[in-house]
Amino acid sequence: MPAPTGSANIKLRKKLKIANGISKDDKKSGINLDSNGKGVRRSKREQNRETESYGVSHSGGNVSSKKGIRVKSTVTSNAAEEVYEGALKGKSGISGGKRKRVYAHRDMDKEGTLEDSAGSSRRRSSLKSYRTRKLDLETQDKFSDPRESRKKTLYGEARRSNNSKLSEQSTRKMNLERQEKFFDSRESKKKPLYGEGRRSNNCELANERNSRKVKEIREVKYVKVDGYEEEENGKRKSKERKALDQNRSKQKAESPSRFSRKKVQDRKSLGADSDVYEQRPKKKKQDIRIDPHDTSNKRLDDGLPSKDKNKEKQEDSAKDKTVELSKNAQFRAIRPSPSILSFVEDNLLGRRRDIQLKRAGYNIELSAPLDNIPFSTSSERERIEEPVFRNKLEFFAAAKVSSSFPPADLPEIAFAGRSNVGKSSLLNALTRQWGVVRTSDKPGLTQAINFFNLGSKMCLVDLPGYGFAYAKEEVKEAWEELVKEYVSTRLGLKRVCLLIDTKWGMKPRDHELIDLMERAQTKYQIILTKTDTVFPIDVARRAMQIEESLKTYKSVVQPVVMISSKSGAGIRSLRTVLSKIARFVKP
Ligand SMILES: Nc1nc2c(ncn2[C@@H]2O[C@H](COP(=O)(O)OP(=O)(O)OP(=O)(O)O)[C@@H](O)[C@H]2O)c(=O)[nH]1
Ligand SMILES: [Mg+2]
Repeated sequence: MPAPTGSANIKLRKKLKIANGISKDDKKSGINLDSNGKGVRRSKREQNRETESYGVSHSGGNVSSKKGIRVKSTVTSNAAEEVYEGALKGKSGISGGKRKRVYAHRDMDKEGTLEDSAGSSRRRSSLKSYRTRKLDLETQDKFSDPRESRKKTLYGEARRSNNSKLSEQSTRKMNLERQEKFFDSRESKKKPLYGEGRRSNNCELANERNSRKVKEIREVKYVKVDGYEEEENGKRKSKERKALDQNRSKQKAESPSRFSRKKVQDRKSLGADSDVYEQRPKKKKQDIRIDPHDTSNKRLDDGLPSKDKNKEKQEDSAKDKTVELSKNAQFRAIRPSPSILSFVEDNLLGRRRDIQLKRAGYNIELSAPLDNIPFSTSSERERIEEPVFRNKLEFFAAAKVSSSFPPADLPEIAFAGRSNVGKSSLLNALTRQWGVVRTSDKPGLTQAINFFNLGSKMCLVDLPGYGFAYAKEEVKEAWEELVKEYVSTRLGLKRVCLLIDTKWGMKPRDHELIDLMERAQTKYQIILTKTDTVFPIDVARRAMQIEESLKTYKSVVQPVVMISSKSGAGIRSLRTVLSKIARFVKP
């Protein structure tokens, strides 16, 4: 049967599509649906037969699909490559009586018509496609970027067809040629050292050339030319450079000083020869002579140099040295007498450890333990204490003004000193009656003169402190004036215990009160308090210091008493001193 013409064929297929639900593409791809609706690949010959039958009779077709399923065309480039490969090998798709699947190529049959099944026509078409591909490659190679082609080789040439061996070989050769060209071009640009890792292992030629180039670069010599280091490779030195050098040599001949200055700069930057630098003439230092008799430029306080001035300077330096010695250093320089030192050690004055007190036999659980007798019972302690201080301490009067002072019936012993120095605490410690006199760690608690009777024998007076205190200035001034009036005018006052903090020593306010008492001829005795806060040696130093400072004073009663209301050290000594006053002094 003769094959139907193109237009008649299309019409027939349209009708069949409507009847069987098979698309044009399905037929193109050679896929028919079987009775189960599954796609079956069929040979070209069969397809042709079918088209023939369709052309003859509409009812005699083999296709008997019930459902109209549209199947996408499975024509791929591989189909074309199979044809292409077969053409290269000189085999036709159906030659030798063997059945070989040959599919229509999309590119070759743009009009949608099926390819002729004859072997000769297929060969022609495959050869045609091969030629067109080859031409494409050549044109690509000519116009494509060498870097792009290099990338393709580097990343495994994934795009290449596995089946086209000939084309692979040809492309390999072309790649090699392209790489050679590429590296040649890079060598010409003198950038062979970078990106070596990217080079393909296959391009041996390029590697050899690169290695040669690297060697050449390493062999570049550096030669000094007129103090400048230049890269001597012969090729790069231009005529302009030469002209510049000539100009420089001319300048050198004309102005040597300018040249030498330039040389210094160059030497700093490039580390060039030092010979030229040494030849540079050194600058002469200008001597400025000043007329010693010319006073026009002198300041008023400069004066003329003389021997008297030197003497004054020496004296000033000596004074400065003495001033430079700080008060603390002066205190450290004090050497206490052996008697004071032994007293300090015997009474365990100064900062001591509990273990030391325990070893000495004192019960540290008692308040003011050092005021007790070592290894003694309570009855023993009561027996040896001064009888005066066995009496009960009783508060009987407080005065903020002098008019409110009580009558002086008993001999009075007053306790004065700066705020927070431990006056009230000492009263408690002396009488062993803790809590009778109020104490506080805040300075300024006692703001009035408090009178305490110790039995019928003595009167103890707690004075407000002076110096820093948490109180208003007017109030402080008022009670300081009251204290001054009391110590200077009180008739029954037999002794003022002036308390001084062992740590800080005497302050100006203390000296003010001393001066006042000296003028009023009031007997006073220095009591060093809080001895437990400093080292024993410093207790002795402070006592020595104060004794020395008050040597010339008349109303002061020696010795300085060292006590600690907390530890009880020296309390018994003070008690002995004060009980003597009560015993011998008549009110
Ligand atoms: N470590 C130590 N602390 C002491 C001693 N005597 C007193 N103190 C403490 O010092 C603080 C002040 O004590 P006060 O007896 O109130 O001093 P004050 O001189 O009466 O003070 P004013 O009433 O403000 O003038 C209190 O916290 C006491 O516990 C002492 O011998 N050693
Ligand atoms: Mg007080």
